[in-house]
Amino acid sequence: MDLFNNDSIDNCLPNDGEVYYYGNILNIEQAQYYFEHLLKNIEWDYDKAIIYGKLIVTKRKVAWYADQPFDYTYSKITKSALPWTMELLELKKIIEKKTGETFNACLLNLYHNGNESMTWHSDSEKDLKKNAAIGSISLGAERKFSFKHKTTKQTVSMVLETGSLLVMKGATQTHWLHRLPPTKKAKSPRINLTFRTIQI
Ligand SMILES: O=C(O)CCC(=O)C(=O)O
Ligand SMILES: [Fe+2]
Repeated sequence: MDLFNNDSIDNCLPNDGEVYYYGNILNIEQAQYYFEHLLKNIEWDYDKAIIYGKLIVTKRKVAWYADQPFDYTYSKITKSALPWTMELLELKKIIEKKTGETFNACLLNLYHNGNESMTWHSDSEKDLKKNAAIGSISLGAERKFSFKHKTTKQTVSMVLETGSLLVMKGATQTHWLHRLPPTKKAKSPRINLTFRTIQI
């Protein structure tokens, strides 16, 4: 018997990485509760990046929480992590139990509607532990999520439902990009939590 009950979940990627979609790990009431709580209580702020020397402020909001006030740098902007809230620790524990992985940080994204998106990228910043699992929880509006192989350009897509968990691990970030495309279908907000491991 597999302690982490993911033995029946297939790898969504055909090669060069591992992505597991667990589907709903929270029921509708739990998903609704965490969505409303996080929307209200997380210290949301616009994401800022310096791209080609210009300060870009995103429409999407973000927040960064962790075990310690780790600095996390991407697109030349450094953020210092806030201490865990009780609810974030509850969610972290749920997915650690489900996956058998551990996490020490969480990047949260708030997409107000389908106009807000995240472009092709891989989560391979140098602060992150290489090949460590990333656990991604979705709350609120259902959105499509896609992977694209860096050399073959093959794409793989799935729909991320409210209360669901997606795990990316192994060589995924080395060989695949991922994105959250914009869509006219989503009229309401979505919160995404990506639990990560900062290399200490
Ligand atoms: O919103 C999502 O589902 C993905 C977010 C993401 O890829 C990231 O924060 O690196
Ligand atoms: Fe990402």
